[in-house]
Order: sequence, then structure tokens, then C-alpha cells
Amino acid sequence: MAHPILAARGVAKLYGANAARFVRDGRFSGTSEELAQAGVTAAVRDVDITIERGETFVIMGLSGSGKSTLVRCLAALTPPSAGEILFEDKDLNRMAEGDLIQIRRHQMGMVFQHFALLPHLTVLGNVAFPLDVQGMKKPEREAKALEMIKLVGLSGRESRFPRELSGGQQQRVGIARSLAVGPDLWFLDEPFSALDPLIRREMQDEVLRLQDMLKKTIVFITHDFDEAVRIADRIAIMKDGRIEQIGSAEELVLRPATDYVRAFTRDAPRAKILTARSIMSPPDPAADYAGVVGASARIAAFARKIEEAEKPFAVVDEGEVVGKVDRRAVIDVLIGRESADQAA
Ligand SMILES: Nc1ncnc2c1ncn2[C@@H]1O[C@H](COP(=O)(O)OP(=O)(O)OP(=O)(O)O)[C@@H](O)[C@H]1O
Repeated sequence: MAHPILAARGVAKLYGANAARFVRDGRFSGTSEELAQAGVTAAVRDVDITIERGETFVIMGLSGSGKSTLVRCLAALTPPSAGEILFEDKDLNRMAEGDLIQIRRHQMGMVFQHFALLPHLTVLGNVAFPLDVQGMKKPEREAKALEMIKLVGLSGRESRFPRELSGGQQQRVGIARSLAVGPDLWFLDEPFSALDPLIRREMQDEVLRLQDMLKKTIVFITHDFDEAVRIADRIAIMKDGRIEQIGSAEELVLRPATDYVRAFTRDAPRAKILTARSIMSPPDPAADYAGVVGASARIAAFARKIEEAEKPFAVVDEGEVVGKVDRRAVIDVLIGRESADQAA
């Protein structure tokens, strides 16, 4: 069986004057208000997740729900109060400090919203910086840094200083810097929230492109469901330090595990999330179809041609007709009308 690259088992992180006593007694239950009255903030609790190699795992939740704290625990920047973080099956908090530093320097990369480029270093200097920390020789680290600068589309700007770059370009430098060490695991904590929508979309494309090329495992925090839908394989939704549900965007929208997830995904862009398979009805052997769509095609990709056709389309999976979709089913999704199945 494949080994996950990263797993959290029963992870909790408590803050406050009485946190140590609550951790000792294993008291992680209670509402946030009850805990606050007892002088405890449960930033993260009862978290069990398994992140597979090569996947893009997105963490979502409202402000204060614990996303950053969880990612800091996963990246071994903050020790959890309880539970284990397993990196390639090894508990990060039980290993020798030197081993942990090696993993953080060589196998993990991080990009934060405030990515803190070093103002007195050029683009080249900033990107080469973590390699310098690793002890790499100058010609070697500059060659590597130039390669990363090219990768993020900043060739020609190597000798500029951060203040001479736009916000989007600075963010690209942050990305190049975090990729320079060739991390297996790449953590991005709301990396694009300070950027305007157009640049943000460009940067999302950039992450998708890099992911496709470099096959990193990505843990990505965002507030934005559209962003999550674009990049995620799976999404975890957090509330009050706990994970409410983990699933693909489609699973969360179609089968929300809690009222909270239902409310959280209510305004999600359904046409970009749901596939033909999720809205099809049984095939009709006698039907005269106007065309075919793939079972895993997103509705947004084929809505127009179905809307314009008089007859239904056949839904095909591996060459077989597995259902049909008609104009009505597509319009239901586009206008947010629940079908009988989904309302049930
Ligand atoms: N060092 C700390 N000391 C005390 N409380 C903390 C600390 N770090 C985080 N918290 C608390 O833990 C909770 C979760 O915070 P966290 O920053 O993880 O949330 P978040 O979901 O990332 O929020 P945001 O989206 O606003 O960044 C909050 O109530 C926060 O005030």
C-alpha cells in the first residue's frame, strides 16, 4: 500500500493559561465559548488527516477556525499540544532536532500571505537564500535560483530589489524561493489573498502549472471557494478547530456531512464543480441523442451546447452510455434549483 506523505493523528493545539491542564486531562470537548470561559482556546482539536503524495489538499474555514495553526503544526513550525504529525511515517515531534531541521530545510517549502522577502537582497539573492542556508556553494545556488526564477516567469528581473516589483511579481519571488530547495511538501497559507483578482487567477494557474510539472504535494489554505475548486483534489472544511468534512468539492456540495458544510458551500459555483455524472438521469435505449458528454466533464464546460440543443445528450464513461442529461437538468444547476434527488 502507498504510504501517505503526511498524516495528522488526533492532533490538538490549545492556547491559554489553563491549556496545559486541559491537555493533560484530554479535555478537548466543549464549545469554543465554554473553553474560553475556562481560559482555553482550542485552536485545533481532534484532527485526523492523511495527505497522499502528489495531491493538492486545501484547508478552508472562517477566520479563527484554526487553519493556520493546523498548517503550522503540519509543517513542524508549532508542536501540537497532543497527537502526532507523521511525515513519511515518522513522528515529526519525536525526532531529533537536527533531523527535523533537515526535513524542514530540504523537504518542505512554505509560502505565506506576508511572504517577507528580504528587502536588501535582489530577486536572485532572495531565491538563492534558502540554498545558502543549506550550505550550497555560490555558483551552484545561483544556477539553481536562476532556474526557479525562469520557472515563475521572472527572467530578466534577477537584479531587481523587492521594492521594484509589483505585488504579483513579489509573490512569484516568494514562490520561486520556496521551490528552490525542491520540497516534496509545499505549504501555502493564503498566498494570494493580497493580490487583485486577475493576478490571483494568474497565480492559481501558476500553481496548477507547477503542480503538473513538478508533482509536489500541496497543502493550501484559502478563504475562497472558487480558488479551492480550481486547485484542490480534496478540501477540508474547519470550524472551531475541528475538521467538519473532507472531500472533493463535488462531494462537499452534493453530500455535505453537516449543516455547517451545507451553509459553507451554498454559494459555491456549482456549474464549475458538478459533473455530468452527478446530474444525469438513466439512459433511454430508444433515445435520439443530440451528442455526447463525458461523465466526469464539469457542467460549465458543456452547458451551452446542451442549452442550445432540443434533444438530450448521452453521458458516456469509458465508451459506454451511462445516462443522459437534458437542458432542464443543466438549467436547474445554473439557476440553483434543487433537483428532487438533491433536495431529498
Ligand atoms: N499563539 C497563539 N496564542 C493564543 N491564541 C492563538 C495563537 N495562535 C492562534 N490562536 C487562536 O487560535 C484560533 C485559531 O487561529 P488561526 O490563526 O489558526 O485561525 P485561522 O483559521 O488561520 O484564521 P485566519 O483565517 O484569520 O488566518 C484563534 O482563535 C486564534 O486567536
